[in-house]
Amino acid sequence: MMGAGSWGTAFAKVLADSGTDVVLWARRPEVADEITRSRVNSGYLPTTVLPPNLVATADAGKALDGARAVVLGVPSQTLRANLARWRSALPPDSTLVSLAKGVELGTLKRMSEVIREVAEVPEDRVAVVSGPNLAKEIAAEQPTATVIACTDHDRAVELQHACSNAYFRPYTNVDVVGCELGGACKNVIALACGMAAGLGFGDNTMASIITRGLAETARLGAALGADPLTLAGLAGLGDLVATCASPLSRNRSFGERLGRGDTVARAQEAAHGQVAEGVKSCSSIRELAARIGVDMPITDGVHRVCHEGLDPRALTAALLERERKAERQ
Ligand SMILES: NC(=O)C1=CN([C@@H]2O[C@H](COP(=O)(O)OP(=O)(O)OC[C@H]3O[C@@H](n4cnc5c(N)ncnc54)[C@H](OP(=O)(O)O)[C@@H]3O)[C@@H](O)[C@H]2O)C=CC1
Ligand SMILES: O=C(CO)COP(=O)(O)O
Repeated sequence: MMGAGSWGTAFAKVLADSGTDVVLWARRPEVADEITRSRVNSGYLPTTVLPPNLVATADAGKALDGARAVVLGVPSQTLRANLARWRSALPPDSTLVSLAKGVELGTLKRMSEVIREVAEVPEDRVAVVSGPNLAKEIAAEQPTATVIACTDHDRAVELQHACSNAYFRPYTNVDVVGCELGGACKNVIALACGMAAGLGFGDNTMASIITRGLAETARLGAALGADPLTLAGLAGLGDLVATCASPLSRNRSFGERLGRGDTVARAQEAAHGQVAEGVKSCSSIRELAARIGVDMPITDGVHRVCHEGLDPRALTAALLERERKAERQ
């Protein structure tokens, strides 16, 4: 498991609790030392005691040595550089598994595309885990489902066995594109929901943003070959609802601060170094949509708030004043 942040640590615990031995790589040696010494990663999951079949190291080579699956739990925009450093030590025929929910700035690539490019592996060696998976709830062993997407069904099933336990239920899917787009786009929509909450709006507004957010995600998905039913499933609607509704979501919390009048810099400080992927992905997703002629007004508006200084209140007005249209258009 490469990455000992919130989700990397929680997913490592899921694997270990499913009977899979895990070596967890932490970027900072003090994090690995703390886990080894006290079984806790206090910076990310201070109340979670990690099981004994999970060992931590700051030596990437040790973490990768002999791994059947290499799970990548670093932020999207850092995946390319991290993976390039690990490339020569990736075990032959291991499955490369992405936990990251984002679209790369500049290249506009999904994480599985970045992995294939950097590691020079075929698409059937790359899998994606995506669903309504707030790390803190899972670390507390609250019941949760997720999706493991891989074009090689057998690899997906192997991973499914490796991370199934009494509180975590993974489903397989062959639609990698749909799962990745669902995960990346919902972060941006959660920023918009947070802004609405910060402005004092209630559940009608939330439901409207979630539903229209799903509509624009589905338009993008359709244009890029995703199965529409994937976006109606756990990696689409499921994750969208969890992230948009939860005070535990970093994206929603970030948006809420913007809605209350904080600057992007102040919201960033309040995140204490944890990643709110939508702040960067709103720009890459917007550009991707523009490139293929897909209309994504909420994503475009979130980009304008985060990067062009638009006031969230002005975004509300701009969305409501758009040209009237049919719901399914
Ligand atoms: N948290 C959640 O509930 C969920 C998160 N995800 C996704 O998983 C991915 C990882 O998220 P999460 O674990 O929460 O992120 P965090 O911000 O909690 O942790 C990021 C981890 O990546 C490490 N890292 C390695 N290289 C870098 C770098 N160059 N810059 C910054 N961090 C680096 C960090 O090390 P260090 O501690 O030294 O900074 C840290 O261990 C994201 O794409 C996120 O969207 C998906 C589902 C649930
Ligand atoms: O992806 C997540 C839940 O599925 C976590 O969302 P945040 O990154 O907004 O905390």
